[in-house]
Amino acid sequence: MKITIITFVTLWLSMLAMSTYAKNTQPSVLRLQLSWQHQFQFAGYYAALDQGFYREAGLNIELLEGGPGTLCDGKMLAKIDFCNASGSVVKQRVEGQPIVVLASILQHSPIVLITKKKDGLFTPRDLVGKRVEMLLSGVPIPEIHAMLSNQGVELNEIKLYENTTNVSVLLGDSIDALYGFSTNEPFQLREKGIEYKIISPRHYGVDFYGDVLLTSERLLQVRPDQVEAFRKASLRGWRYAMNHQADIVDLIIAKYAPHHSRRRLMAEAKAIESLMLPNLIEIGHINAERWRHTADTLADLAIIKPDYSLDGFIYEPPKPPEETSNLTMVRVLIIVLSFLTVAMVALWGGYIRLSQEIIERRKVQKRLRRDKELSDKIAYTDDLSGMGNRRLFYERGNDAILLAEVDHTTLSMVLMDIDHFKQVNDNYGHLVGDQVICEVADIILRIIRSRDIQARIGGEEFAIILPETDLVGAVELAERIRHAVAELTLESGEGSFTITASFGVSAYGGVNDSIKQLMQSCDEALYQAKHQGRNQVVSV
Ligand SMILES: Nc1nc2c(ncn2[C@@H]2O[C@H](COP(=O)(O)OP(=O)(O)OP(=O)(O)O)[C@@H](O)[C@H]2O)c(=O)[nH]1
Repeated sequence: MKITIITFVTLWLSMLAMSTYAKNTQPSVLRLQLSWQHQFQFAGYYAALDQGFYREAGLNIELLEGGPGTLCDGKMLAKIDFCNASGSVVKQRVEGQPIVVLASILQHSPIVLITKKKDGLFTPRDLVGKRVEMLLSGVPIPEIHAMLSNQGVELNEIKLYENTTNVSVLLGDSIDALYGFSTNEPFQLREKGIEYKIISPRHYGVDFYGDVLLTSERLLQVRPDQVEAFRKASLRGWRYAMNHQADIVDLIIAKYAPHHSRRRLMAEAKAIESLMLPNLIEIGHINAERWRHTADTLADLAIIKPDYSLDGFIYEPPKPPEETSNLTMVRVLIIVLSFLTVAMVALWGGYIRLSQEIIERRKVQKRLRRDKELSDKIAYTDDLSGMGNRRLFYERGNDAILLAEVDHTTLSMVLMDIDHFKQVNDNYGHLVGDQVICEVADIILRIIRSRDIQARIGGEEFAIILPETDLVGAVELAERIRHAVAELTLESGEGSFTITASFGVSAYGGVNDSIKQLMQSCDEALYQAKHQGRNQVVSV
């Protein structure tokens, strides 16, 4: 009996100890305050949560949605562990707030001014005497302020209004320009059918960082490992999000913002990509010079004092492991080796079976990947010419137009049609006709750049979208294709023959503000080229 009681008490005590241990090892919650309502702007953090990157890093992260009035500063970071803000947050640091920037997520700021196209307000100088929504809690938005100042416009020359975060005000007559994000408002305006113009600080020499990730000096002091783990897992989340944009859009709709449409979030994703530049710059990269430049801009505007200091503002990740002492390395090595030996002995039994399963699974995954690649290829390719098809042209073309709009870059379209193609078929037969289509496709693919979007969109009709190309450049390219086609010698059973082609060219902008409208303009130009005798390029 005595033994039973002792055994029971021992068991109970060990269970209690185990549960206390479990409680202690459960990571405490760290909170990230988002600056706005759920949308693609925070894609990296959703991805890090959903993909388990935070969990793998031993973190328990909670995301807090933001909204009007959310302000990421020292006061917030006294209560919340992390938050995201715009590049002008450097002002708060210079004023003495103990905040630290962990990563620069958007390399360029999305902040812009938006006007109605019909009002003809296209530059900062046009805003003199106008009503502009550019105050946040009574303070002018620094980037807009700097842009106006660069253009010699004083704040007292403008009627300043508090930001309402509602693009519909542009519909009425109460305001002439409002502040917005190039990642959000242009899409909303297009959906409402409002024609608008963007006045971007970037075009007037003001280039602040967009979203940056912040923490407090206090958290960095007491939990440096967790801060570093959070930074790394968040950036891993961002890399994942930018490589799987459509999946993250689905996740946002399913979990965070069911009221947003897929179209809206995809448009935002593309706009975010154009400000983040993940293919050019390592995500999160911080350039100290750019922060200094931002601070100088604010000092020029007398927003901050000229003798500012940025010491301690930019986070320095811990030194890489190779710089730790040799003794530590040896200790780590011994622990790892001991662990590996124990693990290998324990796992040896199941090893063979497991590796066979892995090989099998890899084979199946490879097959599925190949099948998927193949079906994607089929869905977007014209099987005769190997060029893209209509579907590819319209889907990728829409994205390209969106980027041109957000980035304020040029874009043009070329529409091309082989002349008297019916005669080729009639004289030499359909097989030779097919051969001609393939030869012309080869010429186009040889002459255009890899980022141009090309497709055979009809029988003997081809279309090309040329990003970052103006009308002159597009006409030049069309002429090169026209010459190459005219120089082509084709063979048939009845001897050789030549062909020509006609071209219609048009550029994005003005009435040509959609792929449909661009296509219509190109079509009109092509019709004119045919009408004027064929074998020529006409632009409108
Ligand atoms: N071989 C072949 N012919 C095709 C294909 N698709 C369409 N066609 C033919 O292309 C011809 C197009 O003729 P039309 O639209 O009258 O134009 P056209 O003879 O080129 O005359 P213009 O465009 O006015 O210079 C038709 O005879 C179609 O049958 C294809 O994939 N292969």
